[in-house]
Order: sequence, then structure tokens, then C-alpha cells
Amino acid sequence: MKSIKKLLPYATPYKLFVILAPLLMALEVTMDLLQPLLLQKIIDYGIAENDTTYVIQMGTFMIIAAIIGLIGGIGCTIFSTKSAINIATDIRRDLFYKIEHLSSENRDRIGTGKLITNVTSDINSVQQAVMMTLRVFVRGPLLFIGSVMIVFFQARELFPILVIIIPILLFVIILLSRKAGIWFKRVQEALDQLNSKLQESIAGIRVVKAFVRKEYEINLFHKVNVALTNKTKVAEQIITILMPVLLFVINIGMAVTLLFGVFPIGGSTIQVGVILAFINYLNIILMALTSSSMVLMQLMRALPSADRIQEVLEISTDRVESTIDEMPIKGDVEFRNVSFSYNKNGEYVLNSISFSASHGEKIGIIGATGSGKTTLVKLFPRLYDVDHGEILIDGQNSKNISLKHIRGSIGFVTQKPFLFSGSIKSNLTYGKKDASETEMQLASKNACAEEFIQKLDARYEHPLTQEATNLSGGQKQRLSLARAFVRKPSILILDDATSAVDARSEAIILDALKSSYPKTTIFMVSSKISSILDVDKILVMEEGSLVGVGTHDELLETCTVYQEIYQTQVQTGGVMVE
Ligand SMILES: Nc1ncnc2c1ncn2[C@@H]1O[C@H](COP(=O)(O)OP(=O)(O)OP(=O)(O)O)[C@@H](O)[C@H]1O
Repeated sequence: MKSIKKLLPYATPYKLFVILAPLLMALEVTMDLLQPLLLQKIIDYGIAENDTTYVIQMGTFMIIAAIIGLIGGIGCTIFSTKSAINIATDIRRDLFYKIEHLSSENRDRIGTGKLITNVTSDINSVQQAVMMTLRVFVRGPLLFIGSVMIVFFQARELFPILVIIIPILLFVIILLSRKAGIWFKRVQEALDQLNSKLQESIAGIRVVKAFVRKEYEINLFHKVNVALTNKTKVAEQIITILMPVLLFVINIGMAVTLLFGVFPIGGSTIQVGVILAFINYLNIILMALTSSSMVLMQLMRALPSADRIQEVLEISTDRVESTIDEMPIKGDVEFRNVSFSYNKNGEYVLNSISFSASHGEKIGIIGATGSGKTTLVKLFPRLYDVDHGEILIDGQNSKNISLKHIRGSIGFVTQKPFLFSGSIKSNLTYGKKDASETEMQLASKNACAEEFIQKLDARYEHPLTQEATNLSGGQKQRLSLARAFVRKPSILILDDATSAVDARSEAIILDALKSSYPKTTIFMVSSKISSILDVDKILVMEEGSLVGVGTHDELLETCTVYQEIYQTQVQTGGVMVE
């Protein structure tokens, strides 16, 4: 309930609709409640006393009441739909904004599947709850209270029947809605798992095919699908069981009422009109309770969804924003005793790393798989924050520089290139919207991408599919390099960014890095010594520690880990020995 309360401010911009919808519904309910009363009068006075004028008069009132009720009903539907859809759109907007601002730790923790369920199914569930609440929740209790009051004043002899029936009905509703709430939470969790599996299978479809694991994947998907189906079945069954149970109790009530008609109580007979009106009101009470309980069920379904939405909305970005004047970043970088752990349980992936690089320097980073190279460079743009120590950029602790400023000054080419659907041009200008044609062409030339782009019919307008599946791995890597070059960043990070590029092109790119970006501090993570032979300084990583810093020649003299890597690569032909 707390989460629902916290989402209430989203209704503020639509308060007029939110107020009008129940008011119009109240109008409809009042008209609905009048109908049996008017009918009773027609039977007991008009027909009984053969008063045609009275019957026509009451009949006309019934028609007018029906028309007013219709107007109220339509108006309520329009306004409740408008409010629910607008509220859902605003929550979805804020949720996506939050997702875009999630820290890497939180994104890893929550997982893609849950985030997708959040933006789709959870919001849909809240939207339905808002719509039903505005439409039915007012209608249900109003019809219920109205009917009970009318029975109390107009058919008091039969009121004790209500006193027995109503608590039974309420007990059934509360019990089943509680159960439904528990099961709907399980349904949403099963949906998270289904979304995660779906997303993973689609993203890894080529691997699945290459390893002939379609059957295996289909089986895994089947399992999560069956789990979702089973949980949904239970939740839906709880809902569907409600109606027959309520109907059963009401039918017993009706049977008892008819008995009262046959066997007069205390010698006085109850008028037929009163019995008929009472049965009508019993039906209205049934309708009121079923519709209210449907809303209650929808609320129970929306409750876990609202909790899950709130969980993401409440995550703070907990980063200190700029406390100093944002001078353009030159690119001096210093790590002082930096330690970092992903799971924060003391298992450090980086241990007390210290080094410095002056602006314009080219730094190579090498080390075995899993030694912490990628983790180290991810700390530059603060994709993760350090646990101990500090990172200084131009002499300032990077935590005191705004994320926007830091990230705006860093170009990052990730290990696995990621391009967006759109054109080559839209991808190249992703980090610099106002980049000129010349800037784009120069960046592409330096990344050895110009040659293949010129061969495409639409050149820079060539359309890319989702994840650029219509390009080769090497082409994607070149475009992703060019995209970083276009920004002319002060600090450029290349995380194994030329691994899919042929040796000749790699040599051209490395030359271009030196000649075209003399003022840029470049960090090049590479598994090949040949890619970092000419850099100013090489950092050698082993199991999260920095075990060597120096030029290629210095490290060959002083660092055993580097010597081993070198020997292995010479033997396998990976390093050209002069
Ligand atoms: N998001 C993450 N959550 C938890 N652990 C992680 C995460 N990313 C990496 N690790 C762990 O951190 C360690 C260092 O990984 P990292 O990717 O930095 O290594 P690397 O030297 O770049 O390896 P490679 O050369 O294979 O890319 C590994 O043990 C890895 O399992």
C-alpha cells in the first residue's frame, strides 16, 4: 500500500479527471439505485391501485434516470481511462529516466529481465488498477451502501437476512484477495525470469545456432514458461472462484427471502413489491461486491507491481555532483591506492593500484584474462566507484567532478562494440550531435572505416539493423572506434578495441592514434604486446594487482609477468621481434 501511496503524486496533473470520474460514477449509481425503488412503487401503488397516470409518471422517471445514468457511466469511463493512461505514461517515462541513470552496480543487481517487466507488465498492472479503481471502486461501495440503506428503510423485515449474508460475503472476499495478492507477486517474479531468458536467448541466438543448442534453449524457455503458466493459473483460479462463491451465498439469501413471502412473520405478510425490490437489491449488492472485489484483486495484482516500480524509482544515483568549477579536462590521470570489489564483500578485483599518466601520454594495459584490465578502465568514467583510494583527474578527485563532465571528456571503446539501429552517421555522431561531415570522415579514416563505408551504396546513411547485425565484427569495431574519435576526447580508452581488426588496419589505427590525437591521453587495453609496443608506458596487471609499470624495454628487464607474456607471444608468433 505504501508504494501505491508513493505513486499517488502521479495523479496530481490529472486531478480534474480523477475527481470527475468517480463523481460521474456516483451519478450513475444513484440512478441505478432509484430503479428498483421506482419499480416497487409502480407495482405496489400504480398496478395495485390501477392508477395508470401514476404508472406512466414513474415509468418516465425510470427512463430519465436510465439516461442520466448512461451519461454518468460514459463520462466516468472516458475520464478514468484518460487518467489511468496518462499516469502510466508518466511513470513509464520516469522509470526509463531512472533506468538510464542507474549505476552499473544497481543495473547488475536488478537485472535486465526485471527492468523490462517493470516498464511493461508492472506499469500495465498499475494502469489497470487505476482505471478499475476510478470506474468501479466508487461504484461498488456506493451501490452496496445505498442498497443496504434502502433495504433498511424500505424493507426492514428482510434486513436481518443482510446482517447474516454480508459478513460471510466480506470474509470470502478478503480471504481470496489476500491469497490472490501473494500469487500475483509470484507471477511477476516468474515473468522476470521469462523476460531474462527471452532476452538472453535472442541476444545469443547466433551462439545457440552455432552450438546446435536450439533444443536446449527451447527446453529452458519451456521450463520458465511452464512456471509462469502454473503460477498464473493459480492466481486466476483464485479470482474466478470468487464469483460462484458469492453467487451461492446470495442465492441462499434469495431462497430465504421467498420463504418469508410464503410464511408470513408475526402474522403480517410482506408486500410482493417489497420482496421483489429486496431481491433486486440483493442482486445489486452481489454486483457491487463482485465488482469491488475484482478491483480489490486488481489492486492486489498491482500492489507487488507498484512495490517493484517504487524499488527502481527510489534508487538514488548517490553520486556527489560537481563541487568545483568545471574547467575543460586536460587528461592528467592519477590512481592513488585504488581498490575495488564488485560484490562489496571484501573480494577485491583491484588491489591498491597506483600509477599516473600525463595528458597526451599513450598507456598500454596488459595482463592475463580476468586480471582486472577492463575493471580498471571502467573506473575512469565512474561506471563504478572505487571502494578505497582515489582517482585524480587533472589533480581533482574524480568524485568531485560531475559525471556529465567526466563522461563528456572521455571516449570509451568497449571490448564488445555496440551500435544502435539507425544509420552509420547517427551512430558516429552519437557523442557529438553537431559533428561536421569533415570531422566524421576524418574519424572514420583514422579508424580505418572510411574505406568500407565508401563502398556502401548509401555510404554514411547506410542503415544499421538492431545491434548492427548487418556489419562484420571488424566493421563494427571500426565504427565504434570512429564514434569515439569524433568526440575528440581528452581521455580515450580502448578496451581491446582492435581485436577484430586485421593486422594492417590495426597498424594504421595505431599510427593515427599517435599522429592525430597528440593531446589525448590514451589507455589501450590489449592482450597483444604488438599493439602496445610503442606506447609511453605499459601497466602490467596480474590478479588485480599492478605488477609492472614501464616501457616495453624496461619491463623486459624488470617484470617477470611481462617477460612471460612476451615469451609466450614470441613463441606463438604474436610479437614481431626486430
Ligand atoms: N560485473 C561484474 N560483476 C562481478 N564480477 C565481475 C564483473 N565484471 C568482471 N568481474 C570479475 O572481475 C575480475 C576481473 O575482470 P575484468 O573484466 O576486469 O578482467 P580483464 O583483465 O579485463 O579480462 P579479459 O582480458 O578477459 O577481458 C574477473 O574475475 C571477473 O570475473
